Amino acid sequence: MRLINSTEVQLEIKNKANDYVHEVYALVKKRNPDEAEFLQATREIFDSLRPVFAQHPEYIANGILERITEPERIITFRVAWEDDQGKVHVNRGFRVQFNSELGPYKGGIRFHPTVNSSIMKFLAFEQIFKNALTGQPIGAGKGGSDFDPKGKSEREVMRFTQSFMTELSKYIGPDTDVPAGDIGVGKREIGYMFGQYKRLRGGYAAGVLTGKDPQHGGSLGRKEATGYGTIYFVEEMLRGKNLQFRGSTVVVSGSGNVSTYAMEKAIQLGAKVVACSDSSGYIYDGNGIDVETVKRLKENANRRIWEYVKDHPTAEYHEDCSSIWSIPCDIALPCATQNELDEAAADWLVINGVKAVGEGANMPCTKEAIDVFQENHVLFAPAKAANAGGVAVSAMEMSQNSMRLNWTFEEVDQKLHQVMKDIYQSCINAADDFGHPGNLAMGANIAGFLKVADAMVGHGIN
Ligand SMILES: NC(=O)C1=CN([C@@H]2O[C@H](COP(=O)(O)OP(=O)(O)OC[C@H]3O[C@@H](n4cnc5c(N)ncnc54)[C@H](O)[C@@H]3O)[C@@H](O)[C@H]2O)C=CC1
Ligand SMILES: O=C(O)CCC(=O)C(=O)O
Repeated sequence: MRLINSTEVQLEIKNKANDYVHEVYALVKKRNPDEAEFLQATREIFDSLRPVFAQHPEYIANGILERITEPERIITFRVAWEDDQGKVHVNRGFRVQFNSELGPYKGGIRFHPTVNSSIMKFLAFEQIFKNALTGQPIGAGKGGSDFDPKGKSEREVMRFTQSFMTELSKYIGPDTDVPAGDIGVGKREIGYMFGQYKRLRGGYAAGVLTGKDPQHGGSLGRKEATGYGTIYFVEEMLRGKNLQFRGSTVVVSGSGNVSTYAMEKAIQLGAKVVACSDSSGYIYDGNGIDVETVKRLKENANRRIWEYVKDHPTAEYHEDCSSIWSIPCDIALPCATQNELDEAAADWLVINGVKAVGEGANMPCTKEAIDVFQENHVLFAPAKAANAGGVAVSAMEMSQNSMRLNWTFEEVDQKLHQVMKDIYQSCINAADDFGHPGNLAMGANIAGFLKVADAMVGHGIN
């Protein structure tokens, strides 16, 4: 009889883990055909988890991958509303309640014409790992509608939002599911949703939504949290390589909530932000973008970024938002939307000497773009970790609502800073522990997954 040596045993365990990942991915593909974004997000997680299954056969035995990729519940509903001319419109509403192992479903609401089942599922799926990374007691969800706020009057937005909440209100609550904002949903829409929920439920329920106006139950620091958090995370990543924001040139895509506060914090830390964009084009100013002008412009959803150049003669406007990545910079921060930075854009950034990329948006870099960064040793901060500051402060808003007290901006910002440092350290540790030192994308996926997987084992098969 031939003795099996330890290398052979290791190989067998590795093969078993790889086979498991392959088999479950094939199932996910079969069950979700045509959902490109959801498959992209699952694929990225699966690729990171191979070394985890080799060390944790109990996750295979408990069917964790099969279960974690199937939402606990998907709600779709009709949203009918009347425009200012009395014409009736119908949109589709969604809430994906993906995973509640660590707490109430938590994640934003997106109003954008591209919203569909695949986009909702990828966002809710990513939220599982991101929310786990924050260390706070929150599960994962996401919702939205294919409603386009662009070109709509204030009253049309209000009527649509009230109709949306009339249906959504049946499925959410401070201890079950707590939505917040995302693309196209800011404090105005959250305010209308909150008012409608209160009216339907016959009373005030502070903790049912986060991202509320701080004057009316919201947390100070929430609107800044995602952008500031991204910068705090990237700052840690730069520090690890003796780099810093001070003196760096930065390019940020988008000009919404995440982008503006990422720009603001980068500038506070001594960087020069030379470009930002919207879905029509980008502005470039070699002297540095004035973030206050961008904020003023974007307070009104119907104004466009090209208007910036009217008050800033040294700035240029260029159509085609995707060519923003051809501008030379040290640090690139994609903060607009999914798959906005592809392989060609990554090649441009590398040719121009980019040192670090931080994802403020959800899944803004394609897989091919990430491969380019990693092959060229560009520091890469993945979205699940880098943009977790928004949901982390949302969880702080839930705590303040429960305690019926308000923390100061400084208290919230200090807690946010610490959360982002802790997330960075968890990513570094997980990447080290599973044999991929310095790979923050793998570290984020693994560290988030371990927390949820352990809870799923503990809660039994369901
Ligand atoms: N708001 C939050 O707290 C969080 C948002 N995120 C993610 O950050 C991203 C941005 O969200 P928000 O800033 O909240 O939305 P927002 O609606 O405030 O801003 C989005 C901005 O991106 C621009 N945009 C859209 N498509 C674009 C494109 N292809 N190229 C360039 N610009 C484009 C829009 O014109 C707008 O300026 C999304 O991926 C969102 O899921 C992630 C974590 C939390
Ligand atoms: O604040 C929240 O609950 C959710 C934020 C969000 O949608 C996200 O992290 O992508």
